[in-house]
Amino acid sequence: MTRLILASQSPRRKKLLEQAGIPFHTISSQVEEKTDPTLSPEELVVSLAMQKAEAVFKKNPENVVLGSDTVVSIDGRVLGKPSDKKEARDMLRMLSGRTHEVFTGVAVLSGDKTRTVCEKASVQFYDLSDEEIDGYIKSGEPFDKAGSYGIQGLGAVLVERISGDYFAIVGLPLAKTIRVLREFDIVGDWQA
Ligand SMILES: Cc1cn([C@H]2C[C@H](O)[C@@H](COP(=O)(O)OP(=O)(O)OP(=O)(O)O)O2)c(=O)[nH]c1=O
Repeated sequence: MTRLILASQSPRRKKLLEQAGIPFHTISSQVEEKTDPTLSPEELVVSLAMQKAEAVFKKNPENVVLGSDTVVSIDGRVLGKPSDKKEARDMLRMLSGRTHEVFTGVAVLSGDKTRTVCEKASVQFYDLSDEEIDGYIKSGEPFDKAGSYGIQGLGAVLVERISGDYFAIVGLPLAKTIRVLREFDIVGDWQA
């Protein structure tokens, strides 16, 4: 078994860490995500990332554990994953023709150290017609994603431009995460 555990069930996060050549294995945190409405989006994603990392670390105290969380923010509202079609439609209507922020928090824990980081990106959406929104929802893509879209999939056609770290939108700010992991002596195959 490798020393680093990714506390996530997200196939995207797994793929991104693999892309960076980091050896790790995955254990899903299964935490019930506790959200506190008084927190800013930055504080919220860091707190949820910590909850996920801590849940897995408790059972694996010899390991280094990485947890992460992503939310979308617009007009002072935080959007997580939609619970049904209606919620997905409401979210996509809200994002249509406007710029929103995506925040991803990362928490890394070991026996003697804790580090947290947050990365933000801005995403400008094209104007979306109701037909386009309904067609996109039919693809099934929105349901396991914050803000009801996936920029790395079919959702790419909704996006006019982005500013910031693309990988923070997909769920793991890769370069920043790698720099944190180096503090825990976790390096990629290519660096070893
Ligand atoms: C905005 C956006 C979000 N997302 C995803 C990233 C996250 O996986 C998801 C937000 O849900 P999260 O609760 O951050 O993560 P998760 O439930 O998928 O996985 P885990 O908690 O086990 O780590 O939305 C995309 O894949 N593409 C996008 O463009």
